[in-house]
Amino acid sequence: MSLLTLDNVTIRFGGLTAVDSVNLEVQQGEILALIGPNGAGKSTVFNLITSIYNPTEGRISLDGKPLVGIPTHKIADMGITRTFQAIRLFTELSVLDNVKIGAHCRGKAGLVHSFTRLPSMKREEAEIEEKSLEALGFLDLASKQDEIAKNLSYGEQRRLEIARALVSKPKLLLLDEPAAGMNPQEKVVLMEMIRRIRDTGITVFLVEHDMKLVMGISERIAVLDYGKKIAEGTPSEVRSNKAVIEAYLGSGKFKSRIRR
Ligand SMILES: Nc1ncnc2c1ncn2[C@@H]1O[C@H](COP(=O)(O)OP(=O)(O)OP(=O)(O)O)[C@@H](O)[C@H]1O
Repeated sequence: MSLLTLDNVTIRFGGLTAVDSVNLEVQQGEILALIGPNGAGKSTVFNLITSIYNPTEGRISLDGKPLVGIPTHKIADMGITRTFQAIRLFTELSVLDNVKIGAHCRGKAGLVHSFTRLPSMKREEAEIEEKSLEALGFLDLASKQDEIAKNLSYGEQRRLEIARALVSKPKLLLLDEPAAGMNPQEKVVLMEMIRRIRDTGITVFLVEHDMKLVMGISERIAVLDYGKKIAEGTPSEVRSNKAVIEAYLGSGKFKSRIRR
């Protein structure tokens, strides 16, 4: 069953068509990767799904409900959360507070009201703390809850961002280059985490340049080039797709990366 549907989605920035008539379905419960050369339009697709941009043309829907026009801050309420290419943490706050902030942004009480001491706010605060600890546990960060975020290793900081995105139990998790800057050991841990997340029923849609990771965890892969979808299929189908190999580099570099 299709959870997220992009129907003929296009966005133009002046004379540049960054995403060009893209049709894509993300199936419930799968791990789907979106790959493509630098500037192909991958992050723009995520920005369209999360209403940071409105498409010039086309429709996007989640569970059949239109997303276009929904304000960005309401997208999480619809069941979509994301991480960003560059880590966005409150580096001076504790690990736990970083996750709680993610939950507060969605809670009825809101961040400001949470500082008041009404009983209903206290109850919500306690619930948020519980959910935040659960999300940290899931990402193997429970023992780090009181650490200051900036003291975590790079891989742990990336996992903390995922914990923050998970705290509201989304239907769809968007991961934008989750392995960027990670060492090989951290990538192995990350792959395991992504599988674990999917196994809870959360659909995972990721943009990633690390081909070993993409080929290792994705059930399906879609490929963008100059904003157009040029291929879609299983890792082995994409790996041997001529258009993909040609589009990616025009040099041997991608060939060797994609065929590993
Ligand atoms: N707000 C914007 N205004 C103008 N051009 C933009 C805007 N956002 C993205 N672009 C352009 O759209 C194209 C696609 O960018 P995008 O960041 O989506 O690519 P990408 O595939 O994610 O690249 P990378 O792998 O390098 O992160 C690029 O040419 C980029 O410069």
